[in-house]
Amino acid sequence: MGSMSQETKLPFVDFSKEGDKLNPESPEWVSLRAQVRLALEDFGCFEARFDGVPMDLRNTMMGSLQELFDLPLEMKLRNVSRKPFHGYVGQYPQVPLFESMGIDDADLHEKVDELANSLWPQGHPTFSKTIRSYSEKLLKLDQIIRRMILESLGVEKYLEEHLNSTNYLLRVMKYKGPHTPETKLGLNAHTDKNIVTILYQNQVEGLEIQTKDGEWISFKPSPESFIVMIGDSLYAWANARLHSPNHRIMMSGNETRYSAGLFSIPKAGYIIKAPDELVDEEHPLLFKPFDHVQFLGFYYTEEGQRAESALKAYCGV
Ligand SMILES: O=C(O)CCC(=O)C(=O)O
Ligand SMILES: [Fe+2]
Repeated sequence: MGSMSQETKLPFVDFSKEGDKLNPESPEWVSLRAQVRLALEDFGCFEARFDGVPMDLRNTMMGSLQELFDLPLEMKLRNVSRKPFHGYVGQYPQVPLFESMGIDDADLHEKVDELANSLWPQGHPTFSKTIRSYSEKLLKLDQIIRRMILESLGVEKYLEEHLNSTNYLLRVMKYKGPHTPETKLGLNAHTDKNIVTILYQNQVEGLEIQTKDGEWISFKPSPESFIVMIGDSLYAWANARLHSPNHRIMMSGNETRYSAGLFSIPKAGYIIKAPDELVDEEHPLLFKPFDHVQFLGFYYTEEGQRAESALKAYCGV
């Protein structure tokens, strides 16, 4: 559905710290916050510059991904998780180019070491340190953005509860180049189901994001940039004040694309419910309160996969 756009570009927000930008009292913060709000209303997504993750760490991180995916399959299969799509995923006939692994609580020492030890019997301190340090540094950006969102919606009194209601999953992805003249599907179009996703990738193109009008915008990777995207859980919590965009991966050529997504995800048992302040006559409540993990369970059923919007099918009012 929709055509490919040559002109439309993703909004761009610059969080690099010159001056006082990241001080919530400053006028720069207020202006950045307005840009974030507008981008998320219109696109549910933007390109971000953020210097909280140093360049050499980004490069090391991309190297670690390659090393990880180069492991034999039987080792990668040791990456298991109780939650669907949180452990090793790959070898799917529908998306043969795609492989992914996940680390729940990637900012926590034990969780990262646990994975490293299961893959490398001697452990792998540099790998663990890279993953942890990348996640710790990037989650600052997740928190800045969520603070800006809550402030711009006038519901910052819920900030602490909101930030405490999530964990971080780091999911890493590999997409082989198709080695064919045609472009091939790398990952099906979907909306993310979580709160906020922050993507980083190597210099191989493939990410496409759909506008509200149905146009597909392809993202031109830059080593400087992250992609920030809203997931369905935040869309529901904000009672649809922000957009949650469809996106997909389309691969061409011979090169391998590596990407890393930091996902803030509501904890199991936490009930996602739009604050009363965001519900009024003009904005009736659109989604019944729900638990993210149960929603995810539904999403991976046949019915959930078939639905045009799994969120609406699951808890639409
Ligand atoms: O590989 C990417 O950049 C995006 C992957 C993605 O959309 C996802 O994991 O939800
Ligand atoms: Fe996604």
